[in-house]
Amino acid sequence: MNRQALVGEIRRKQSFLCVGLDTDPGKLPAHLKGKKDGVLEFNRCIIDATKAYCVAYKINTAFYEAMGSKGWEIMEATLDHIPDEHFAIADAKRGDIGNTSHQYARAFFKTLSFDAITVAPYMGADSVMPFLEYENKWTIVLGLTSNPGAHDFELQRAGEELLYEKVLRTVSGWGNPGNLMFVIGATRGEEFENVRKLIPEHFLLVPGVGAQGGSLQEIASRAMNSDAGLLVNASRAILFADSGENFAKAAETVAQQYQSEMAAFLLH
Ligand SMILES: O=c1ccn([C@@H]2O[C@H](COP(=O)(O)O)[C@@H](O)[C@H]2O)c(=O)[nH]1
Repeated sequence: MNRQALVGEIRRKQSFLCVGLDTDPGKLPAHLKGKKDGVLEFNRCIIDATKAYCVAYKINTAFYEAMGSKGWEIMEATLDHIPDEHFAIADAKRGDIGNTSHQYARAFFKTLSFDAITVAPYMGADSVMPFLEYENKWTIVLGLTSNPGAHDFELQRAGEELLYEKVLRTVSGWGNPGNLMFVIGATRGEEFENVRKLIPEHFLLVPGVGAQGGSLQEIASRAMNSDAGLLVNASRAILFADSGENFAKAAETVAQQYQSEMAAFLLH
């Protein structure tokens, strides 16, 4: 999906919500737990219930890889169920020496038809470039993450700047705002204005609202650009809004609440 199509969907839906499909089999409602294909049934119900209110889905591959080969099949079937107009993100956090990154890019962009993949920048340009070679595909590089460990490296000084600032400044030169996004955690509200000074045009994938306590209001007021420029992800807050048979209705209600808050910002 190219930038024009993504922005078009954001305007049409009045939403920049990304629903995270972090489906922990241990948290399935009782009637699906232990059932053959329970995870897939759960994912399909969540997608059907939320698709009117979001523009993207993010599959965190860890939850599927942990199930072995069956998990990979569930991930593929879940991806097939995501409607074409939705932006599909593989949250796989890959990146390796060049020839290995080429294989990761092929796995997620060709063998599977994800629109985007998350990539760790630690190994440098040759580990990121192979992902950027694909037309109409996106590389989403970890910039400033939502977890406490962001203080260990990302928020440490690297000469005159912070390490995450160096990452944004350097990596933004490897691609362009049409094929490169950055992960900036919603728990880093105070840094968003600074992020926008460094990368005014790029889309930001923002995890950390809901279960991690980040504020949608704070992010939207500080970091939207003329194309919205944000994909705000919520996983557990939507998936597990209700632990019983009404899980899909509850997920729909939460997604709709996020969408209406986002619509108010998009009108400004
Ligand atoms: O900095 C980061 C990078 C990635 N994530 C991922 O986003 C979701 C968040 O899930 P919630 O349940 O909404 O907290 C999850 O897949 C993380 O692995 C992140 O949280 N922070």
